[in-house]
Amino acid sequence: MMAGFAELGLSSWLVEQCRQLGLKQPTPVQLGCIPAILEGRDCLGCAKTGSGKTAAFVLPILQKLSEDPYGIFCLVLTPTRELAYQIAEQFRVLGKPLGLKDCIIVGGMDMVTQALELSRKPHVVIATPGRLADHLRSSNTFSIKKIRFLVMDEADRLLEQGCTDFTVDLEAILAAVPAHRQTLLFSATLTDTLRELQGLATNQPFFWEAQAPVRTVEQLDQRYLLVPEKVKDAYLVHLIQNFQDEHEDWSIIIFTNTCKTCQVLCMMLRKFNFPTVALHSMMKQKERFAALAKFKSSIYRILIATDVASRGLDIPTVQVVINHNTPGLPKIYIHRVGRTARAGRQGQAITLVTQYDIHLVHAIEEQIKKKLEEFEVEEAEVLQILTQVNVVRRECEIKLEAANFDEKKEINKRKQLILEGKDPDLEAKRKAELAKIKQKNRHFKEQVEHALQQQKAGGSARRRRLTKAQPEARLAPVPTQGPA
Ligand SMILES: Nc1ncnc2c1ncn2[C@@H]1O[C@H](COP(=O)(O)OP(=O)(O)OP(=O)(O)O)[C@@H](O)[C@H]1O
Repeated sequence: MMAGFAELGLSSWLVEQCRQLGLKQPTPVQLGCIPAILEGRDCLGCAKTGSGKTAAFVLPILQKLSEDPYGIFCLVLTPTRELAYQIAEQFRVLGKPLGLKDCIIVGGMDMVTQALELSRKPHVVIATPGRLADHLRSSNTFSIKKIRFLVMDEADRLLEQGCTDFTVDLEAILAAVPAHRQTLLFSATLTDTLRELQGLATNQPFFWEAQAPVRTVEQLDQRYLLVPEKVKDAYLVHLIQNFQDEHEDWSIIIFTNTCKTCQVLCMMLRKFNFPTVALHSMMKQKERFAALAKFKSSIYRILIATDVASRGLDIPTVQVVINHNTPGLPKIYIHRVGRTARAGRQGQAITLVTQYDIHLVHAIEEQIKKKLEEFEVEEAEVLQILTQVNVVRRECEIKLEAANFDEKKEINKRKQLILEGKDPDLEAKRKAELAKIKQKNRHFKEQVEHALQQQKAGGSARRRRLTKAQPEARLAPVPTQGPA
């Protein structure tokens, strides 16, 4: 008999909360991490998508909070706004008997309201790094100096320098939290950034990784479909049509590589009367939330999204993930297809592959340690709709261009900043300043590294170089705990 939640050291009220939520037995990552966190250790948890990592940190934090409640007790960082809301919900539901006060600090929402909420000392703050760093820089109405827990969900994403680079903001946040704290880091893909992460979690770190031959879940049927670029969309329409014909209750997430493709395809699928909503970063935040809500409640069956939706989102009804483009990184593939086949359910992933992307599929297969199988399609059926699909797609493209989608991006950004009480021109300046600081930090690091190398190599030049580097060190300190 496997241990239940009570055997992990959780109090009876939390065990009862789990029961009410339908969590009967702890999942392996929960079995491993909860006792270690309760013991006061830092924790790095690496487990497959949909395996219950969120509750693995929420439960022990709530227990510790109930023993010594104060605000701000815990800070959770996460890469996307939607994910912040989802995590807050878990805290709220499981922490209901505590009268838990939480606060969500994400971009695209009113800064003043957020500042007020922060000043009311919520127990738990769930934030995206950019907005929290903005608050730290601009107000002194709250402090994260005394937090007990720092959680980084999707920790590898927070540390990597992707299209949204969190490093400068993370440095600001890490400089504002106490050195004495528990740090909990979770993701389905921690290994690439393990070294940086280990620098953050130094308090008897407990490392938990699921030992499994394949890195994606067993209940996931993974297929590829080799298609010429020009007929991709006809295949997409065909796939959806077939799926709709064969299933009563269905939900699909389609991933695209750019906001524009996402928007065009959404318009196109709607023309074919598929109930589709889009989710990408060029939408206003309110529209993003609304789209996700419509999809979650199955009013709309198809969510077409960029990688803003690839990590963490937990929508049980999703049966199929379609990759409209082959992800360039295996890690992105793992997170995308992990939006289905969650918590033991079945699911299917179909990746559209053009002849130029075959090497990407090989890289994916190598990483996940599994071969993708071919998805069989009646080509004749696709050919029948080919012209129609391409004409409709072109119409949608023209319509979108007429709507100045690219220009709107800039205008929207400025509007959003004004709504948030910021001056767009000042913001641009601030961004430039930040870039400068970052550049300086990098320069400083390089100098230090260079000096260290010289030192290693020995020689008399070494002392001179080190003394030269020191004054700069005072000008642009690099927080010791900051990520590389
Ligand atoms: N012990 C449990 N028993 C049954 N279901 C569980 C249990 N723990 C969590 N779940 C459910 O499993 C689903 C997935 O959990 P969660 O979102 O935490 O996954 P995750 O590991 O964070 O995935 P990802 O890497 O995609 O973010 C949720 O709906 C959650 O309610």
